[in-house]
Amino acid sequence: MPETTVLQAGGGLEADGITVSFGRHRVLDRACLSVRPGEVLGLAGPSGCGKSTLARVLALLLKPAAGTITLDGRPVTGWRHRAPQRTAIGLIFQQPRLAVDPRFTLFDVVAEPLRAARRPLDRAHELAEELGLTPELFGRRPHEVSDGQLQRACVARALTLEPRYLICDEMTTMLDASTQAHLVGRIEAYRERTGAGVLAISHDAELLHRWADGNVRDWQQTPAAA
Ligand SMILES: Nc1ncnc2c1ncn2[C@@H]1O[C@H](COP(=O)(O)OP(=O)(O)OP(=O)(O)O)[C@@H](O)[C@H]1O
Repeated sequence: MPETTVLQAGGGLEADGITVSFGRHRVLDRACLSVRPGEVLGLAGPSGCGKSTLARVLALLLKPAAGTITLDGRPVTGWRHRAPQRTAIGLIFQQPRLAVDPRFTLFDVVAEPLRAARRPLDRAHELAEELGLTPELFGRRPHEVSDGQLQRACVARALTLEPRYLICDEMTTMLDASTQAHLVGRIEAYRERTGAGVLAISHDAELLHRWADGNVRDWQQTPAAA
């Protein structure tokens, strides 16, 4: 995979001292992680160690009990009513069927962030084409398309507002090798064009090492901050 291209001084999506508990189960204990602009950082670790939980905190979807998220030098605030910085971070989930409204067409899925931001919808068509979604597929609903086709729409949706950071949480699990290569290729093209930072989470060690060019952290071996 190509080398990192763009670096901005002081930039990055940084988690510092993040603590999250569900009931009595402490899933993250003062966890620290940072993704630099232009970088692909791979995140590995056994099932249940908290990778997706950290992804949701980094995407500003889950407020931690303690710790801070800093986005390009600015601490995130306003968790209660959705942090204003949220659109700077795109998240692609493992299971696209859980990530979309089943009543939406694929066009609605891709256009949703543009509508919410009151932006022109042309970009949705461009991205659909780039992701290999035909106009015919665009009119179908999630139950009328394959997982791979739906995940293409979710990747397009994550790119519509040109996020500065992308979090791909097991994005290609359960997809065939050619769809996996296509989606990773699209995200790499986006990263090279924009200098976005990418956090790639996967159980597939080979994919992670190839995609992140060896820049992989094993969460199990990541000590909590002192
Ligand atoms: N909303 C929730 N309520 C209660 N427990 C949760 C919740 N979300 C996650 N957990 C628990 O937190 C732990 C970490 O889950 P998480 O999904 O972050 O792990 P993971 O490392 O991403 O696992 P996997 O690799 O299997 O996706 C698990 O024990 C899980 O059951």
